[in-house]
Amino acid sequence: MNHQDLINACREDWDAYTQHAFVQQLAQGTLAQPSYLHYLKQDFLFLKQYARAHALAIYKARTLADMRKALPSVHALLDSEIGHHVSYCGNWGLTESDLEAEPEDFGTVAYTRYVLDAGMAGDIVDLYAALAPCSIGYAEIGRNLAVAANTKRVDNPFASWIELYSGDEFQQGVAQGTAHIDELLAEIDVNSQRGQNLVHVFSTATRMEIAFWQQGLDADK
Ligand SMILES: Cc1ncc(CO)c(N)n1
Ligand SMILES: Cc1ncsc1CCO
Repeated sequence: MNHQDLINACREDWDAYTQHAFVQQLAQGTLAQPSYLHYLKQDFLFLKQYARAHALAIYKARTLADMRKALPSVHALLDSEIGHHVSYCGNWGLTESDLEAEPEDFGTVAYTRYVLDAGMAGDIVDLYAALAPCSIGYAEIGRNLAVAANTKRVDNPFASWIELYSGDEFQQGVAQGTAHIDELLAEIDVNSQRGQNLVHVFSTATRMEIAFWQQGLDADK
């Protein structure tokens, strides 16, 4: 199997994730500011836990080759992606330590601790099945928004978000990570018990992504 089999096995949830109203409002520049700010703060906290989960992949790896392949994502998360969130939130006068002191919302706790538990209880493949919806999904969303006819390109307040996730650095990082996941999945039959367990983990993380967008929208009520 490969990552596409995981996506195909939860197609409805996958589309609800990648085409969520939050994403469409971001593209059209109509997303309410309180929704965006709540999302950004929670995504900062998400990324901090998500970097820990990528670090767990180094611990869970059995070969040096797998340990080395896990490192660039840890680096990209800590030094690039989280930095972008800190600088966006700087526009609202928030510093990195303000962000670290924000309380985690329920959806943030649920998603990040689910990923960490799937990885701690399982092996490196279980861990990557839980990590994959995040990277593969945002890369797909970034590519979609970059070419969509109805994306607002002039004076869109969320243009920097679209640039980050459609940009070469993120796209290439995810392409490398996805190639690694496909290597790890290659020997596993999607219809085996093992394959179905991985589908379950991947689809649960995908449902958590839908809830994470909704958590942002709900902050404007
Ligand atoms: C919730 C979430 N999923 C995926 C990504 C992509 O890194 C992100 N920043 N946040
Ligand atoms: C930077 C980054 N963010 C989520 S995953 C990733 C590295 C590619 O897997």
